[in-house]
Amino acid sequence: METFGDRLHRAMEQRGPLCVGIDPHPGLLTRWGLTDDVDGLERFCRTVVEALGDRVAVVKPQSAFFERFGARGVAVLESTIRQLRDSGSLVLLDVKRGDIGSTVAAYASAYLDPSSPLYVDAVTASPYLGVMSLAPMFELAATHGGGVFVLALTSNPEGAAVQRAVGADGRTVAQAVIDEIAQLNRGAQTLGSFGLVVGATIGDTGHDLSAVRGPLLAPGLGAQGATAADLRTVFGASLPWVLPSYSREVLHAGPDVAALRAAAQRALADCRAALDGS
Ligand SMILES: O=c1ccn([C@@H]2O[C@H](COP(=O)(O)O)[C@@H](O)[C@H]2O)c(=O)[nH]1
Repeated sequence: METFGDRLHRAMEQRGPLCVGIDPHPGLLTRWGLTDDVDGLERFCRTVVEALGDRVAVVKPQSAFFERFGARGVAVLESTIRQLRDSGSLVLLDVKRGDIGSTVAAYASAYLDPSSPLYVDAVTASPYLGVMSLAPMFELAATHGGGVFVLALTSNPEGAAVQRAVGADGRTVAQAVIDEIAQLNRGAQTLGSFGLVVGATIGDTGHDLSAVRGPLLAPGLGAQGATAADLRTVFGASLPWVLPSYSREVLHAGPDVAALRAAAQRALADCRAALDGS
């Protein structure tokens, strides 16, 4: 069985290191001339799939923007996931789940069991009930070739107070998360299947990412103010593992399909220039 890390490595080689988020903000639906309802949501997603599904390595639907429409919104998420998989991009569902282990097992079956309607290649997860409370996700991902991206150093300014707090062993909370994920990726050949979320906005925090051997999802580019050049400061020697992620910056170019493609192409070129300059 091919692992998520292997599939991601190949997708990044073939399509370039870029993740584009599907974040149908109410303001974006209006800007695209769509109604802020399930019909608008569906049209928005169909356009993004048509524009980017066959050319971007990873597409990251943000679950919150679907959940806000209830069951019908989740049905759009389901069909968007299916369309993305058919178009060849990997699907990373940004859902940031975390709970006690027995409940995490249910989240794992919801997203990482191939028989689930919401089955995706990888999910984001929150480690704040303890990294190993996420073990059922790690185990199901390993069984079915899925991936899990765990929050480490998030792009929002509020994250630092929790994530950079120092524990009894002298490590920050974030470094403890980083070290646990590095353990899970031990022995990975190309790229491990367990990744971290590290915001492109955070500057040089002195955290050691060198042993992770897994993908480093970098949100915060564009709308949150970080530029591709910031990736060099944040990631240093770990740049080869970085998967830059843009949502609004690219989506603002819609609804024209060619304009969306051009925006994604520009984002990829900027990131390549920053990543390859290492
Ligand atoms: O630290 C994090 C973790 C996740 N996100 C998510 O990424 C996108 C960012 O959207 P932009 O429009 O590119 O700002 C969004 O879905 C966030 O929930 C993050 O920003 N930071």
